[in-house]
Amino acid sequence: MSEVLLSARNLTKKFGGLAAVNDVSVDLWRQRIHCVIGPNGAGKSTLTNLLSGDLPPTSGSITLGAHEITTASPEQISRRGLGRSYQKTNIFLPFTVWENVRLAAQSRAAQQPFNPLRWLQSARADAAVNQRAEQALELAGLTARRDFIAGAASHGEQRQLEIAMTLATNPQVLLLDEPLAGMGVAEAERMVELLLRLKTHHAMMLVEHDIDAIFALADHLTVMVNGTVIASGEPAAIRADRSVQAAYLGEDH
Ligand SMILES: Nc1ncnc2c1ncn2[C@@H]1O[C@H](COP(=O)(O)OP(=O)(O)OP(=O)(O)O)[C@@H](O)[C@H]1O
Repeated sequence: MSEVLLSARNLTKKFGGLAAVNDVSVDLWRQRIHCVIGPNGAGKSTLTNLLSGDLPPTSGSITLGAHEITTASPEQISRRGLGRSYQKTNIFLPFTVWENVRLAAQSRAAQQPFNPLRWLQSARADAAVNQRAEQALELAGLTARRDFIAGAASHGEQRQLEIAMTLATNPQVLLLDEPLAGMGVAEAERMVELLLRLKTHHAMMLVEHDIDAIFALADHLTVMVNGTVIASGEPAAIRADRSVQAAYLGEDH
């Protein structure tokens, strides 16, 4: 069994009287993809928001590596090594692909304290930022597109760019919200290949609706309905689970 990098225990998030997430526990392991599926309104986005710190849980706890992050801010959680892609909203469309990734890497650069040799430190910091951005670009398969204007890139390339920007913040854990949304067959295949490549270095949680991609990618599958986990385990076992078939997968799967 590989290392657990993120562990959430008994998370509940209430909006008034509605428990959008109800007593949910999730582990994310290095080199494993944990897919979360469920019908609209199941609580998948809310769960993602709890793990990234974008929403505080009503109860429960979250640890990232050795650190308790239950009440930490998104910025603190990001600096502790959790990367979350925000669908397109973070892309600066008039800038090039490279400039976008460079900016994301820059956002993680250490603040420099005052120092008379600051120019030297800045040069070193710049080199580190550039290196991180180059690595992210390459890992996301965008090196050949570096000088494209982001707004002119294809839908699939923009989704790759979101992932590259997330990678540039140097995360160990990745939370990806519907990375295949709106993609054609060829783009989706490329994205599946990219996600499998990323798995070799990261722990990943994927919220996705594309059932074929889910079964191609998932090492672990959690099914949510109405805020609650109705099944969690090996994909083959989940596929065979009658209650999951009835609630979500349908008879075809
Ligand atoms: N900020 C909020 N205030 C009140 N209710 C909310 C809020 N965010 C989500 N909800 C409710 O919580 C429930 C879970 O929503 P959530 O968006 O997490 O589901 P989801 O599984 O991600 O759905 P989808 O697949 O459609 O994105 C829904 O009933 C939704 O209306």
